[in-house]
Amino acid sequence: MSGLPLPHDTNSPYTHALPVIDDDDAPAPAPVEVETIQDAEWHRARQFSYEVATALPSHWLPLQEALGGVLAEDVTAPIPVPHYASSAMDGYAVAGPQPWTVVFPEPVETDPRKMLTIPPKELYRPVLNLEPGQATRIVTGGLVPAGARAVLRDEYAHLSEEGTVLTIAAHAPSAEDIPYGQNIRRTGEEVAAGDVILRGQCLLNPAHIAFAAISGHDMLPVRRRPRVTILLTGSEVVEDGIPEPGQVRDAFGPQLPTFVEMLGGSVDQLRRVEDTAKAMLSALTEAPSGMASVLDARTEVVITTGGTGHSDADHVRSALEELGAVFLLDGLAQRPGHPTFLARLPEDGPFVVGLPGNPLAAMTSMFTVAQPLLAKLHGDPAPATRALPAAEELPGQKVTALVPGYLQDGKVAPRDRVGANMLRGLAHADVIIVVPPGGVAAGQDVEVVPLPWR
Ligand SMILES: Nc1nc2c(c(=O)[nH]1)N[C@H]1C(S)=C(S)[C@@H](COP(=O)(O)OP(=O)(O)OC[C@H]3O[C@@H](n4cnc5c(N)ncnc54)[C@H](O)[C@@H]3O)O[C@H]1N2
Ligand code: MOO
Repeated sequence: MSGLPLPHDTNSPYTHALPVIDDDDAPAPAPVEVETIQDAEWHRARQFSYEVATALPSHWLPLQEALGGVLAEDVTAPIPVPHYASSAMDGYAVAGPQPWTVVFPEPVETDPRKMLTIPPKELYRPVLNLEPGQATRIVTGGLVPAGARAVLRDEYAHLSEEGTVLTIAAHAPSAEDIPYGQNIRRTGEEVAAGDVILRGQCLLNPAHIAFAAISGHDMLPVRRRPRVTILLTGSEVVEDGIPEPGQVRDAFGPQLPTFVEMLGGSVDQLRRVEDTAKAMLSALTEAPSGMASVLDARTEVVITTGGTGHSDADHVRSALEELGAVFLLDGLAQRPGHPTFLARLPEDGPFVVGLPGNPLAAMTSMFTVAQPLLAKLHGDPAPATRALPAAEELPGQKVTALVPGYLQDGKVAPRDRVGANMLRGLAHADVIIVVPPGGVAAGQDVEVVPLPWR
């Protein structure tokens, strides 16, 4: 998390259901009424959360920042690799057949007093050309002079006593001759200029970055992670130690930023907000010292936790309404996580994912709404589910039940202790089982959501 102020983005990449006014003189079109989807069915909510957003444009990042990102497009080599013929060994570059007369780099200056003014590295003119019958000293990686046919490595080199005549040592594998090109790394032998060196959509790893660097790249085009601000509510929530009765330990602060990163987002800020509408309103609109406000920080997604209810203590909805947010999804036909919502702040503002305070409810709703939304903004495919046979009968509920499950001999079984407020089942789960309202018989296939950390 950077916490740094960010410049205002005037070039928002979203498509939006609200009118976009791009000409100051044009009459403002009538606002488009956005119909809120109430209590959306689980699949519909997940698909909607993907389709409502547009992938952010990619950006160019310096190599070390690109590491870990997704490459946005194919990258080609601007130069051949190696870009000059170089020696693979310490030894002698040789031209023509042996014996060879050793030629030495010439000093650029012979007047001793002038020589003193020249940096040692620049004192000699490198040998750039060899005639047949000549040889010159070369180190690994050194520029092979034109005319050289091979590099005779030190171990197989024999010098005359005066050090001016070079021959192949008697113990060399072939004392008569040295094969053409031996110990020379040819120009372009690894990569020709214009070759595709990295394929778009790959996850950039250390080897990719090293390869891009030796190919001459400083920056790479990377798919941009959506910027996320997390606002945690709950006056009863404490951050450390053993909670007193009436208090709860914060289940979200320590993991939600990394969870969001696993789903393709990048968390800019995490803040705690008091349980009042005023506090939520100012968290969204005012800038804490040294930081940009949520609305100015080019945040693309705000995730709130808690306060999704309609009671007097739940102020997230009312603060958003006051800011003119459009509610796209209001409530989900799923258990747990029913009060979850997806809203959008006006003028192509950030999406707001409202997660319930109950920890398992919040975690399951991350997969329903936040995962597809972040995937789309990051340019990833829609998150997929798998089908697995149920190890036992899974009774249906009124709405889709999201149940932490574990794998057992290729089948999936539900964990127990999976109440909306509980985390024990999820902590020991491999997947989340999507139990349809009709339930699933033992042995029948059931849909499961893979967990990104498994
Ligand atoms: N009269 C009704 N009560 C409730 C309803 C309802 O329909 N009518 N719905 C229940 C359901 S379902 C859920 S889910 C929750 C939604 O709660 P909120 O989103 O408003 O969240 P809070 O009330 O703030 O907190 C609920 C619960 O979660 C705990 N919490 C909150 N933040 C954290 C945190 N960071 N770490 C751990 N636990 C947290 C909080 O202490 C509460 O126990 O409402 C039900 N009630
Ligand atoms: O819908 Mo609530 O999220 O079951 O606890």
